Parts: sequence; C-alpha cells; structure tokens
Amino acid sequence: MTDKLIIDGSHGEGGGQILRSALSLSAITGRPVRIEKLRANRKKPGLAAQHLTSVRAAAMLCDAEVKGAELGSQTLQFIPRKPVRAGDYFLDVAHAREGGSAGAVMLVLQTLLPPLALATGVSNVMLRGGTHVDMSPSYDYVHDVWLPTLARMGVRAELSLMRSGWYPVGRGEVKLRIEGAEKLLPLRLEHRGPLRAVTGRALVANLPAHICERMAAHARYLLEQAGMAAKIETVVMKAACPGAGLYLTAHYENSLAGFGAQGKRGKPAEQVAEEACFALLQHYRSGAALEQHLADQLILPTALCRGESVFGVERISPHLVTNAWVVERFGLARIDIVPAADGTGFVKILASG
Ligand SMILES: Nc1ncnc2c1ncn2[C@@H]1O[C@H](COP(=O)(O)OP(=O)(O)OP(=O)(O)O)[C@@H](O)[C@H]1O
Repeated sequence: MTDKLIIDGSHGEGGGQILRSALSLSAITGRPVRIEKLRANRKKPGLAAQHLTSVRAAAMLCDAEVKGAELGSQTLQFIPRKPVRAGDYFLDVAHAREGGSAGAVMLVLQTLLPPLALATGVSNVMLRGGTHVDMSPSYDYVHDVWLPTLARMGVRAELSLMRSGWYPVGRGEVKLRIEGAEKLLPLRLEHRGPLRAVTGRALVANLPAHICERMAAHARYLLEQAGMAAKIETVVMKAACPGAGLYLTAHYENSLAGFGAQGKRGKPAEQVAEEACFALLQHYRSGAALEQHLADQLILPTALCRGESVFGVERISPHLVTNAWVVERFGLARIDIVPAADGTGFVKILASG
C-alpha cells in the first residue's frame, strides 16, 4: 500500500473543497489520506451533511475503509480498498442529518465525477438534496457550463433534473449518466474569442410566475443596455419548498462562463437579475476566458490528463490556489498560477497522467 498522505484541511481557503478534492484523488489513485482540521476556516468547522454525503459517496466507489465519518468530525481517515467501480449509485444528503438537509448535491457530484469519468464502464448516479443552493454550483451551472467544458476533455456525461431542491428543505433530485474514458484530454483556454450569445433560465418553484417573468425581463433589459441580446427562458416548477433563481451562460467562441443569483424572501426579483448580470458583465470586461468558479472546478480534471492545460481566469481565487495545492500534494501535476497586473491570471497545469 502507498504511504498515507496527511492533508491539512485548514490550508488556504480551509473549506469543504479540500475534502472533496482529496476524496476524489484518493479514490482515483488508491492512496490513503488523513485530512485534519477539516473546514477549520468555517463558522461551523468539521463535516456538514453535504460533506458527509461526499465521504459516503467516495467510499462507495472504491470500497474505502473510513474513520471519522460523522457530522462535525474534524479528522477523517480514508483508505481505498479497491479500484473505482463504475455502477449504479444513489445518495441522499438528507440521510446524513436527522431532520433532513438541503446540502448541495452538485458538490457531491463534483466529488464523484472525476473518479467515474476514469472508471471502466457506465455509471448511473441518482442524487437527492439541494440542487440550487447559494455558494455552490447550481444544477444549471453544472449542466450548461461545467459538463460542456469537461466534454471537450473527453468526459461523456449527461445530467437531468428530476426535481429542483432549495434551502432549507432540499429534496431535489438529479440523475447523472457517465461513461468512463481511458484518458482525458488537456484543455487549452487561453483566449475566449468573441461573445456569440447569452442564454439563461429564470426559475421559480412554488412561487408566482410573475417573479420569474420579472427576473428574466430585468436581466434582458440590463444586458441589452450593454449591447447583448439575451435569450432567457422562464420556468415555473414544483419543489418541496419555495425557491427562485436566475442562471446565465455567456457563450464565447472558445469558452463558456456561468453566472447565477438566488432569490430569497424580501429580495426583489430585479435585484436577483442585477446580481447575475453584474457578475456576467464584470467577467465580460475582464477579457478573461474563464470566471473564477469554472477555473477552480477545472483544476482536478486537468490534473488527471496527460499533458499541458492552460487557461486564463478573471480572478485568482483562494479556492483556485487551494485546489491546486491539494492536487500538488498528490504529486499528480505541477501547477503554475501567474497573476497579471490587471487582476486576471493564467493557470498552467502540467500533468503526468
Ligand atoms: N455561483 C457559483 N457558481 C458556480 N460554482 C460556485 C458558485 N459559488 C460557489 N461555487 C463553487 O462551489 C465550491 C465551494 O467550495 P467550498 O470549499 O467553499 O465548499 P463548501 O463545501 O461549500 O464548503 P464550505 O461550507 O466549507 O465553504 C467551489 O468549487 C466554488 O467554485
């Protein structure tokens, strides 16, 4: 067995991403890990329901022996016993906490996807929990931005939304079908090229239709003022509790960029539109190929290719730097992050495959 890797969960951003990346990489490489000071930089440190679900998910993939898999645990030991197995998996974030949870299932998916993308065979994964949760990728972001970008690297995955799930109840459901590939291809996204289109979805669940009409109309107006004609559809759906959000995608010739904002009680629909459009326009003005979230979410997949990937990013976030650090701890790639004078940056990943 290879040496156990000790990872300091308080390093850099010190949040849940260190755990998820370490789990994915441990499952893929078979290298045991011990993660200490888990989520030390968060108000409530240790494992929350979403993180515990990610631990269970990763353990299922490689039949891992796990110690410390409890809510609030600040140390986790994860020892893979078998190579990652493609197959059918079901995970419900609500099983991790009595009384349920709206924990973000897209973050559980973030953990499962790299190992399954490299496993032999087809996997079908059903995830239940929050599908549109603040501070995490929404279903729309994963469907419209992350997966299409990964498809360019040879990841063959399809994602469907069966039911949306919002804070505080969750209980949304998504289905992922993924076909393992022998190898992933490097990604070159130095320059984004011209803007070709802006598309989007205004969603409401268990709320009046005028809320999503207003989010969409105001977003169209704001983008039109900036010279962009946006195609935004409105969707009214049912869920276990009310929710609203606007999710936009900027389609550049060479890259995609996603921007979202969530509604909440007392927050006008127009403000939701402003937040999403402001983020899109800020990225547009930066001239960079990627927005900050896609950049940190591409670190793992590009580190699993053989060869050099490069991308330009609007902002070098602590998530990006911390994720690069986790990958380097596993010795999978050399990652250079080069800031530019205007606040943007370039990331170069030299992966050994
Ligand atoms: N609006 C957004 N669109 C796309 N991705 C997002 C968005 N907001 C956050 N993310 C992504 O969600 C992930 C959050 O990681 P983070 O370490 O903060 O994890 P977490 O598990 O939510 O935990 P914590 O509670 O520890 O912060 C990052 O990959 C980040 O890029």
